[in-house]
Amino acid sequence: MAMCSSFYPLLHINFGNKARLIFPFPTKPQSLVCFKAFSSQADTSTTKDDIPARIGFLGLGIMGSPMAQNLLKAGCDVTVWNRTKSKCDPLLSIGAKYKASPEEVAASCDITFAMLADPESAADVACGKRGVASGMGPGKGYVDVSTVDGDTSKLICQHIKATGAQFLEAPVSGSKKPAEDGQLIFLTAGDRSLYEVVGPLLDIMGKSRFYLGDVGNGAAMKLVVNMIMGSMMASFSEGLLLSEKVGLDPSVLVEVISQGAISAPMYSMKGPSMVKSLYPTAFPLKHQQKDLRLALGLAESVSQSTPIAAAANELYKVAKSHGLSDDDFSAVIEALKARIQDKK
Ligand SMILES: NC(=O)C1=CN([C@@H]2O[C@H](COP(=O)(O)OP(=O)(O)OC[C@H]3O[C@@H](n4cnc5c(N)ncnc54)[C@H](OP(=O)(O)O)[C@@H]3O)[C@@H](O)[C@H]2O)C=CC1
Ligand SMILES: O=CCCC(=O)O
Repeated sequence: MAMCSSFYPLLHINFGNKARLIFPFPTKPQSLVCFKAFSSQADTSTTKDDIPARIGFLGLGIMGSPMAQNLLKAGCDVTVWNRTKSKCDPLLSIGAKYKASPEEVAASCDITFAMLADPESAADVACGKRGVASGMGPGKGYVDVSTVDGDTSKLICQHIKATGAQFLEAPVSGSKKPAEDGQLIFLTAGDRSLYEVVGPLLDIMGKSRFYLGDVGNGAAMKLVVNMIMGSMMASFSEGLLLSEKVGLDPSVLVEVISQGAISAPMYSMKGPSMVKSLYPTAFPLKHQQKDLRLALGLAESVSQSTPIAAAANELYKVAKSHGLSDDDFSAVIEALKARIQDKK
């Protein structure tokens, strides 16, 4: 693996019992896919000499906090920033450093990650006043793992690259628990050499990584995946309510689904709490609606018909209007109930 050891000071990293197998194989002419599997074998492909030393992490929400924590636990030197400073405290207590702005984080680190809410916050943190771009320069890299649209990602890329630094978009599949367990799936695109440099860091936070070529492809892949997920959850919600209305036990429906061709971990994980009208937040409903909105924009840009996703998006908008934005996205079922309890 080509590493920029001359650019990046080195650090000892604890990979625990994770081992990585990388199989690069072409899917499209411009793209390579790298798949990583874990086993209890010794790590064969990553050495401590591969790891950039000073890591920045911006955005310590549901996803960013556990991701940064995993880097710290692995022995990385991590500097954090979050708009709401108090969210930095748990990480500072386990050894993270703090800087007062994205600019200062980027200036003091070799590689800076960002996990931000939406296109607006991702662009502002990267390109705004005291933003990442102001602290970037040659030999540095910026990895945006937020879920945004391709245009936003390209805008951020332009600002970063104008400083001489490198850029990688790397949105993730997987939610709160996979983030805690270091089991995320990275959908990356952008500077291939930065992808190689940060590979060992992605492997600390995730279980697999895909390199998809030009900036925008990672964002597009993520939006297509979440478009499908949002529609699946809306359809599942309809099924749960219909089963109950016709006198069936929705818990039994969850069990039946789990044994058949349409089984999905999402249904088995979320179904039991949905039956009890409980929606502990792993993936906030407002972010799922944002992703449907962005996916519909993507579809519009290529005149692709997406009526199911459009209908699902409307349902999430109704759920938001009833004050469910910060609940888990499975709370979309509430939008289908006859008399919704308005949480506002
Ligand atoms: N939760 C999940 O299951 C998954 C989420 N994602 C995506 O990851 C991203 C983060 O998600 P998640 O962690 O759940 O979201 P949270 O809402 O928990 O965290 C959002 C983060 O963005 C910050 N932020 C929001 N607005 C601004 C702003 N204007 N300026 C600076 N910072 C801002 C928040 O700061 P503050 O603390 O100050 O509010 C917080 O750090 C989203 O793009 C989401 O779609 C991807 C995969 C799974
Ligand atoms: O963007 C959120 C994705 C959640 C998941 O993949 O479970």
